[in-house]
Amino acid sequence: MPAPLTSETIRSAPKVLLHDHLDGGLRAATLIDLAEQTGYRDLPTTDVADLARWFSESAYSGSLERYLETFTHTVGVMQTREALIRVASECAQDLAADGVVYAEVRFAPELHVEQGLSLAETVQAVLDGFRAGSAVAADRGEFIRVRLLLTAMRHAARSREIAELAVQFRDQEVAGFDIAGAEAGFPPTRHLDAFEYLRRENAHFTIHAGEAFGLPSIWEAIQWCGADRLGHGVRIVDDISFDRAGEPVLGRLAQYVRDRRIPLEMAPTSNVQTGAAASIAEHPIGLLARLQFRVTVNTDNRLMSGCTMTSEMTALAQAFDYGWDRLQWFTVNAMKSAFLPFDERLEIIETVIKPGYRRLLEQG
Ligand SMILES: O=c1[nH]cnc2c1ncn2[C@@H]1O[C@H](CO)[C@@H](O)[C@H]1O
Ligand SMILES: [Zn+2]
Repeated sequence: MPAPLTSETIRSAPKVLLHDHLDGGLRAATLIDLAEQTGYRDLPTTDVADLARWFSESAYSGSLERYLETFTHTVGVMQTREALIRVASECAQDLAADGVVYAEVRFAPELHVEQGLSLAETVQAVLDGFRAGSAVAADRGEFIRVRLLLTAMRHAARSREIAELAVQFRDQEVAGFDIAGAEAGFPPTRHLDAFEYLRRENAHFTIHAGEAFGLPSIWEAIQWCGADRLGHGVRIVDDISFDRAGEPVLGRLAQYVRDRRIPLEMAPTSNVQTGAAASIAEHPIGLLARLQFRVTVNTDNRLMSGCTMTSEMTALAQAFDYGWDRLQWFTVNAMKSAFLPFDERLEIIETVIKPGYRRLLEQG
């Protein structure tokens, strides 16, 4: 008899996370501590529960631009080596405790240089924090591998520099590159130079696209920029219609995305908060999974969305009546899509993910 799907059993299942922002995943208590230590005075409240609530309420804004305003506070306290190490270490520990066995966490170095750190120093601090946090988790018997993605902000003009930094650190657990920030008005082709450079360097990158803007953004990300994966990509459903019999009909771009197995890094709660989806039950992930797009499940911002990998998977299981087979499928999809060498991906699938789900299927 398979184990029942509850928060507890889903927590114990191996999970893979490809899209998580370091500055969107602080513990509320840590944010308050760091604000005190670094002299940051602008927090809306210094009560842990109130602050956590303030973030998730503010994030339910229906607009990406307003959703992003809350990052002022997290970025505001992440300006020293010590703060970055602590946040990164706790991130690795929290993900491991959530049953995440492999994670790619991203942050934007250019946002953390206000108090004199160099771009490279911010990266080094975060990597040191991940190593420390993974070691603490391992001592508790929780094993996690964490890789870093470097993000450039799409409204700024430092993407080429950040791309070079990603290549410089590629042998030290930096697995790839990304662009994030407001999407409307900032098409990915603004950063073509960075993407062309990365392709020449045989480096991997993902692009936030199809979250707050539609198909043109996805098309540019794939066909002009050559993205390996899409951050969210929710709006790809705009290229899927239904015939009179109710059968889905894929447009050329949707077909291309599915044919090429382009991974979609979807984050259900975040997508509802920014208005990219109406509700979890109406989230395009249901249709896209049914049509066998390479869909993955992600947290995006654990603090702002008040979520974990466990809560996102649990919410999907409830909304779409998913069983272990579907949760394993999401997890294997994510592992296949990771920016880790092929042999390492395969090893995690065969030695960690499949045995983990087999145990849950055979339990009871
Ligand atoms: O869902 C998102 N869409 C676009 N940008 C985002 C999202 N979540 C976070 N960031 C942006 O990425 C920066 C680096 O981590 C954050 O500071 C935030 O501005
Ligand atoms: Zn994101």
